[in-house]
Formats: sequence, structure tokens, C-alpha cells
Amino acid sequence: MKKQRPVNLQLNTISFPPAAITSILHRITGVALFFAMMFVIWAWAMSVSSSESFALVQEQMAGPLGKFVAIGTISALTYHVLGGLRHMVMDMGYWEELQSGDISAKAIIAAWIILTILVGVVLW
Ligand code: HEM
Repeated sequence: MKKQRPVNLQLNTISFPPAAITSILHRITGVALFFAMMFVIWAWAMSVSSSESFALVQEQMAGPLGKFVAIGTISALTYHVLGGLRHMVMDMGYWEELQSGDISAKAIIAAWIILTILVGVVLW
């Protein structure tokens, strides 16, 4: 009988390379953006429908929930665009090797965290 039998995957012991993390985050932020657009379109449509609705949107956006949603939406868009630009560069044939791919993956995650903190500071 085969001694080296396959074992169940232990998800907590798997460490993902930076490129894999950026890829997963790209899909997560893409899906998050899809839902965030519902909120953005609602806010835009409401704000132009009447002055009362505009005041309501303004009031909601000034509250903690509105700020949280706005920061989350901008953060998801920031990451998604950074990831999209990284994809564009890779489509042109750069950053495809293990080392450069690693560096660019870490760079966009770092840039995203810094930009999200800046947006948070400005909007909160
Ligand atoms: C509201 C706007 C957007 C939404 C809802 C959205 C949504 C998504 C979703 C759900 C995916 C994942 C698809 C999959 O993995 O099967 C995706 C992938 C992608 N998005 Fe967006 N996206 C938006 C804007 C953008 C923008 C502005 C860019 C360019 C900077 C962009 C670039 C990309 C690229 C390059 C991929 C493919 C990533 C890959 O192949 O792994 N997206 N998007």
C-alpha cells in the first residue's frame, strides 16, 4: 500500500505568494465594486431628484455609516484600478517573472493601504 497518502488541505498552514493575494483581492474588490455601484447610483439618482432627497443623501453621507461606505467604495476602486494597471503592464510583457511579479504585487498592496489611510483621514 502507498505510504505517502495525500492529506487534507490545512488552510491555516497554507501561505499564499503575494501575486496570489493580489489576484484574490482583485476579484473580491471587483465583486465589492459591483455592489458598491448600487449605492453610488442610488446616491447620485436621489441627489438630483429633489432638494429634499439631496439633503437626505447629504445627511446620510455625513454620518458614520455613509462615511464607512464611501471609504470602502473608494478603497475597493483604488485597489481594483491599481490591480488593473498591474495587469495592463503584465499584458505588455513586464513584471511576469517571479521576482518582478512579487515586487509589483507587494507594491500595489502597499500603495493601496497608504491611499486607503489617506482617503480615510480626508473623509472621516
Ligand atoms: C465599477 C467598476 C468595476 C467593476 C464592478 C468591476 C468588476 C470586476 C470583477 C467582478 C472582476 C473579476 C472577474 C473574475 O475574476 O472573473 C474584474 C476583473 C478585472 N477588472 Fe474590473 N471592475 C470594475 C472596474 C475596473 C477598472 C476601472 C479597471 C481598470 C483599471 C478594471 C480592471 C479589471 C481587470 C484587468 C480584471 C481582470 C483581472 C484578472 O484577470 O485576474 N476593472 N472586475
